[in-house]
Order: sequence, then C-alpha cells, then structure tokens
Amino acid sequence: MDMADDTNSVTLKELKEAMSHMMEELGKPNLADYFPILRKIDPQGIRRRNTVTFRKLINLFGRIIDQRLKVREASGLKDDDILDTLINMMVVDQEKKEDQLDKTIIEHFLLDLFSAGTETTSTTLEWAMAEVIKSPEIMSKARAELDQVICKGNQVKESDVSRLPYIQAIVKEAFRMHPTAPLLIPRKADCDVEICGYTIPKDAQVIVNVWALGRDSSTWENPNKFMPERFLEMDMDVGGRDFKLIPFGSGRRICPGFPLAMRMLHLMLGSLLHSFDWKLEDGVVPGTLNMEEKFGLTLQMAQPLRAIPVVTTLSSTVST
Ligand code: HEM
Repeated sequence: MDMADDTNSVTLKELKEAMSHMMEELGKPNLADYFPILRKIDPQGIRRRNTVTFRKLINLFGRIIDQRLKVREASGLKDDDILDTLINMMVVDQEKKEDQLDKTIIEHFLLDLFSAGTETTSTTLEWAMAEVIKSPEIMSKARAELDQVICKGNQVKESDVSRLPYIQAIVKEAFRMHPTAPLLIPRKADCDVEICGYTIPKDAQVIVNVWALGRDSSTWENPNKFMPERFLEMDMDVGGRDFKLIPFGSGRRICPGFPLAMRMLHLMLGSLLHSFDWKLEDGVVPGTLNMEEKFGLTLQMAQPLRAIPVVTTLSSTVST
C-alpha cells in the first residue's frame, strides 16, 4: 500500500482529509460522554459527522483492496506488503470455508492502523523537528552526532539508532513536552476501586493527563524548556514502565504500535537532520517560531511547521 508513489493522488488527499477531520472530531469534548441521556440526540453532531467520515474511510479502504485484487490477478504478484499478507490470509480462509478474515475485517483493521498510527507518528516528528529547528544549539549537537556515527553521505539505518543517544533523547524530550495523545484514551472503571486514597466509582470515566505529567515541576527541572540532555543522564524509557513518561500508555492496553513508532521516529528524524540543512520561511527566525498547541485527540501544532530542506553537497549523494 505505497501511497508515497504519487503524493498528489486523489486517494491520498481523501485519506489525509478524512483522518484530519476524524482526529479533530474525536478530540472535541462531547457533552454526550458526560450526560449519557444526550447520546441519542447527539447535540453537537459529533457522532453524525464521525459516522460519515468512518464510512468514507471504510469505502476508501474497500476501493484499495479491490484495486489490489485486480493487480494481483493481472500480475500474479501476491507477496509484496501487509495488504497482500492480509489478502493471502483471507483467500486461505475462503478456501477452507472459514470466515475468520474477510474483506470487512480487513477494511476495519486498516482503519484502526491508519487512524491510530499515522497522525500520532507524524505529529511527534513535527514537534521534534520544530524544537530542533528552534534551537540552533540542539540542531548542531544532533548533526554532530549523526556526522560522527553515520558519516557524511551515508543513510541512517535502523541498526544505527542504538548508537545515536542524542537523537533518542530528542525523541523522548518531544514525547515529554508534546505527547501526541495528551489524555491517552479515556478509560472506564469496571468496578469501584480505591487508588491512593481516592475512590473511583464503577463506570466513572478515567482520564490520564500525560501532558500535565510531562510538565510537572516536582518531577522535571525547567519543565517548559526543551532539554534533550536531561535524558542523557537518566535511565528512563517510554515503554510504560516509568509513570513519569507514558506517551504510549501503559499496561495491558499500551499502544501496540509502540515498537514500530519508535523505529520510524528515530529513523525519520535522524534521516531528515542528517540529509538536509533546514531553514524557516522568510521572516520567521528560530526564536519566533510559533510553538502554540492545538488540543484534540492528538496534540497538534496550532500553526503547522513550515521548514525548508536545503540539499547540501554531501547529502545530494544520498539516494532517495
Ligand atoms: C508516536 C506514535 C504513537 C503514539 C504516541 C501512540 C500512542 C497511543 C496511546 C496513548 C494509545 C492508548 C493507550 C492507552 O489507552 O493506554 C494508543 C493506542 C493504540 N495505538 Fe498507538 N501511538 C502511536 C503510534 C501507533 C502506531 C504506529 C500504530 C499502528 C500502526 C498504533 C496503533 C494503536 C492501536 C491499534 C491502539 C489501540 C490499542 C487498544 O485499544 O488496545 N499506534 N496509541
């Protein structure tokens, strides 16, 4: 499912728009969540609009699956990517007359993967890039590490990441200050429970404010300052074991995309910083870069980052 082939494609545009609407709507405080009696009325129209968007996305994934089935029939190629793997499983199930995996399940599975995995990852990368571009000192430390470990002209590979502690620290610091899911996903208590002296009654909605955890001055020195260095001195990861920093949640329902997201983020951030010089649009200097936040289900930059990559002589040898 490589949509990067044609960045102007109608499908890609449709997908991006629908995803963005969905995130915006899902992040709005919904009166019906707090007063269940209003659920049927849907006073803000959130459920109505989301139903339309979900339907659009399901149709879009349905079209992609149909298109792929046609290509497979014409070319005979059956083993290219995750979509082929899912279709292969569907075909086996059909042959065995089992209905464990059918087209509807694949459509909904893709909806889950795209809705949970795209904006979260791209927004984290955008925040990390904005913070690095805003601070020339951090930028030059990051690039010095990359130059030393990767060497100019080479591409960053997944296997290099363990030797890039400063890049890793930037990603952690981006998660601390700008957690993409600032309130995780709301939970509901199964039964009455007492935690640290507070009683949480059965069915109460529980919201974990990870954004506030990351800005807590009793835990973090200079909490509002982007300082990747703090993570060079402490042994803390974002895998859900340390409750001071849980951008992926924790426990049984921790984000299942965590390993993939971590791989992608280090690789993308490392590659962007290693392959290009970065400058801001005319009139914007690093110090005045707008870092305001827009709260939704994901925490976006209020003013999306517009940064211009400048190909350096050495990076122009990097193949794309
Ligand atoms: C920076 C990237 C990402 C962040 C910050 C993130 C964060 C989260 C968070 C906070 C949750 C809820 C955990 C909870 O309620 O305790 C979650 C759930 C989920 N994430 Fe991610 N995620 C990211 C990337 C991904 C990717 C790449 C995928 C898949 C390709 C993915 C798939 C999912 C799914 C399917 C769930 C729902 C799990 C469930 O309900 O049990 N996420 N994510």
